[in-house]
Amino acid sequence: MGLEGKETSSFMRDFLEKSDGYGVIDGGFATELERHGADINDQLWSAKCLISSSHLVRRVHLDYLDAGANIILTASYQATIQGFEAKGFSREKGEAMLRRSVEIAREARDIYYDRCTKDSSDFMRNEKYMKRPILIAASVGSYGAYLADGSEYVGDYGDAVTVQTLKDFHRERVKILAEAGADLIAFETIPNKLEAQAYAELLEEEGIDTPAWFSFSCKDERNVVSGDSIFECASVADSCGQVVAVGVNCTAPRFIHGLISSIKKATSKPVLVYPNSGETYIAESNQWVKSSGVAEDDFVPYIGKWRDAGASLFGGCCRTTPCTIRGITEAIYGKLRDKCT
Ligand SMILES: C[S+](C)CC[C@H](N)C(=O)O
Ligand SMILES: N[C@@H](CCS)C(=O)O
Ligand SMILES: [Zn+2]
Repeated sequence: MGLEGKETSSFMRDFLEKSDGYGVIDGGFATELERHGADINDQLWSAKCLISSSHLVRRVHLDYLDAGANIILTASYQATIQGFEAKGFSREKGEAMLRRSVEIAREARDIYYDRCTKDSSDFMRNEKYMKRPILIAASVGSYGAYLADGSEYVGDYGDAVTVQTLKDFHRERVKILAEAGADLIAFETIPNKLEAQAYAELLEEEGIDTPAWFSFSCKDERNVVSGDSIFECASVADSCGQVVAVGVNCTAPRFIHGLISSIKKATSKPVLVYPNSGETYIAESNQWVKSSGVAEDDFVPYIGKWRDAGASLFGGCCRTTPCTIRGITEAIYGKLRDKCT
């Protein structure tokens, strides 16, 4: 139940209208895969599961739909043709796995709607939400994600990497995901302005009409991780016709409020926020550690404040779980029927 056929410019506003003004994005995808036993200590990270664990990928999508998400992101964050080729897969097989990431999410949505029709006992009280529109967002992680060294939290690609390098790197993958039947493309964890410019030019050059969102990883209340200002980055997103929402993800909860204010100054497009737990990622060991000197509480109690600051779409990124998303759903739409365990 996507919103096919809508004009790009009104796509997100139409969706939000049908969802009582707000959207609930899913939570940490890789985090939940690991909770189900997946080993993703790999150059492909969560995309490794596209090779042989599609059942787990589908399961995670269903976990988040059950928690109330109405936008789910595909397992393609670190799925790149170049990454699959480095693992010995043919180009065709790599392309097929990209398409498969969208297919699995669509399967999960079909299963979810089917279950809602047959048995409402485990779902929300209000029938309207059981039939809510659900969007599939094809995740596109940054070039830094492909590097598999935590570069998406640094954003310094060196002088040799230009807008052209980045466009060439992402081009085929973005075209494949756009044609695979996703409702939108989620450019996420963008670490610098250069990559945002590359995405904007790529969407324009290829005439991609699938709506997109740009979401940045930030290091404080004003700057993305590279040091570029969020205002400038959000302005790039604002100028791109295909972009239907702008925001931040995989960023510590304590910076979110300030970031929303800065983004609102750059754009009137809907603002999305899906923070991580506030921990720090250590790429060498694929582990998360507590950030020194700061206490990060569960951010669900701040959802109301972030909504008042002007954000419309809320979810979680790394180290958040279906419990987090259930909390967000309840903060926005009221109590769910069953409890989170
Ligand atoms: C969003 S980060 C935790 C993803 C993993 C990273 N690109 C790596 O491969 O180490
Ligand atoms: N959609 C990805 C983002 C990683 S920063 C995930 O949740 O794993
Ligand atoms: Zn993340």
